[in-house]
Amino acid sequence: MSSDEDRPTESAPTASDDGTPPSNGDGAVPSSRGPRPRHRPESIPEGILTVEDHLESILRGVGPLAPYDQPVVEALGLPLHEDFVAPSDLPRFDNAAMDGYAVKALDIDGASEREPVSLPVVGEVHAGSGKPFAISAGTAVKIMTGAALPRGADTVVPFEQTDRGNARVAIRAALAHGTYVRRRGEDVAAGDSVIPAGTVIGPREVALLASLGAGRVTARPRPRVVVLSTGAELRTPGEHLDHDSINDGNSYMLAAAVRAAGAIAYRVGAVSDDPRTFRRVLADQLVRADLVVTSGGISEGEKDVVKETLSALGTVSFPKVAMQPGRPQGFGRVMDEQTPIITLPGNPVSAYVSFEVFVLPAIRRMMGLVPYRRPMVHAVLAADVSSPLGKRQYVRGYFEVTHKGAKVTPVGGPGSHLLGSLVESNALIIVGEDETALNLGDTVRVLVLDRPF
Ligand SMILES: Nc1nc2c(c(=O)[nH]1)N[C@H]1C(S)=C(S)[C@@H](COP(=O)(O)OP(=O)(O)OC[C@H]3O[C@@H](n4cnc5c(N)ncnc54)[C@H](O)[C@@H]3O)O[C@H]1N2
Ligand code: MOO
Repeated sequence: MSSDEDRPTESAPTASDDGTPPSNGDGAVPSSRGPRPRHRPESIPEGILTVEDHLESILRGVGPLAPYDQPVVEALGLPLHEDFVAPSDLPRFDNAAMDGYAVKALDIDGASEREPVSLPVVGEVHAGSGKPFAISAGTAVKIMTGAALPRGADTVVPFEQTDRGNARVAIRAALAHGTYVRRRGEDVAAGDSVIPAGTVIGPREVALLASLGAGRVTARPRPRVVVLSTGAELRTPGEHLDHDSINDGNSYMLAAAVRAAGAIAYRVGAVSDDPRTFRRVLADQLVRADLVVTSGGISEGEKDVVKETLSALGTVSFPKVAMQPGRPQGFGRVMDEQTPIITLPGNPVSAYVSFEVFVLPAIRRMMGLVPYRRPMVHAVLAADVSSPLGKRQYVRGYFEVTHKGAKVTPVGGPGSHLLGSLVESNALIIVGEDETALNLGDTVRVLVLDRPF
């Protein structure tokens, strides 16, 4: 890992992507060269932040968590913190690739179906049988796959090419020196740098690490993310609903999104609109939070509890961001712990899109994963789309690869309460701030959701 990664607040993570070249997909990698000058679309009114402005302030405000030594399987999905150098050879010793007989190739020179070579069998070794064996010229040892090759032997004859004898064996084929022997170090040599730092640990990496004796590895921890929803109308799914109450979908959705991002979610039940209660619940939760994510209570209403409570602290700002959905946003640090908090709008689609755009990159940065932002792809648009000037629109879409190439079809309407069509979508089509329409057949920028990156 670079030293920039280790000193998050001194580095300058930049956030340019959605509006710039889709090919790089993610510009939000800290750079020792400092932030790149950013383009601000002309159509965005004064006082409104760009998506990049807000994301950059979040990325500057959350840093990679300190790495620690953890069980290798627990590190699944996390980036390896240091290059992994093989501490030993793999295979560790010469061993048999087949069940059969260990011999010297010279001794079976000329053996054939018609004229087998007969050798005395002087012993038997199994994988892990613990018997060190050596053979002398003109003898054979029965050997099973994985067993250490007896000293002096250089070749394994599979059972199928013998009469499977016990006291003596008739060998019916001449094999070249080294046949069916897995050589010490032929796979990995001790001292080889086999997995570079930053590699995301998956089952294949776990196989190699464990096989080289690494039961634990150094990786950053999964961030613990406390998810809190606010609103007097909210009820836990399954609870009685009054005429004007609704199920709290957002805290469940956000907890699921946190988990899908590889972090640990602590979902707190919905908190009412009382500032004192909100403050108390928040304070109680900080002990287990690396990051807090809230939904609701941040727009212009008279009961916008998150904005009201946190504005008073002075360490959280509530900008309007030039995007739709997701215009009201908030970010800062709270209480003595100075825990980062990202406050999302309550409309469910707004909360979901805002998670994708702001929270996912923050979580990835905390885990040490790059790129922070989901890479964009190009696809051909299957229907016209219109969009308000001055906002980056994230249009729900269905992405597929057909025999003609990548295609994306807009799904449902733009309302940020429309969860039914959100479920029908698997992608977000990006309409730039300066664009008011995209047309059928245009090549457009798309975030394909749910894909690992
Ligand atoms: N006068 C203005 N009103 C609104 C503005 C504005 O600029 N001026 N912005 C609108 C936009 S855009 C959004 S987005 C919302 C954001 O409002 P809040 O973050 O304060 O969210 P709430 O008012 O608490 O809730 C909005 C909406 O979402 C429902 N909701 C909230 N939490 C949940 C949940 N956990 N599960 C399911 N649904 C939830 C809530 O019942 C409301 O219907 O403000 C607009 N208004
Ligand atoms: O910005 Mo709100 O998030 O459009 O519904």
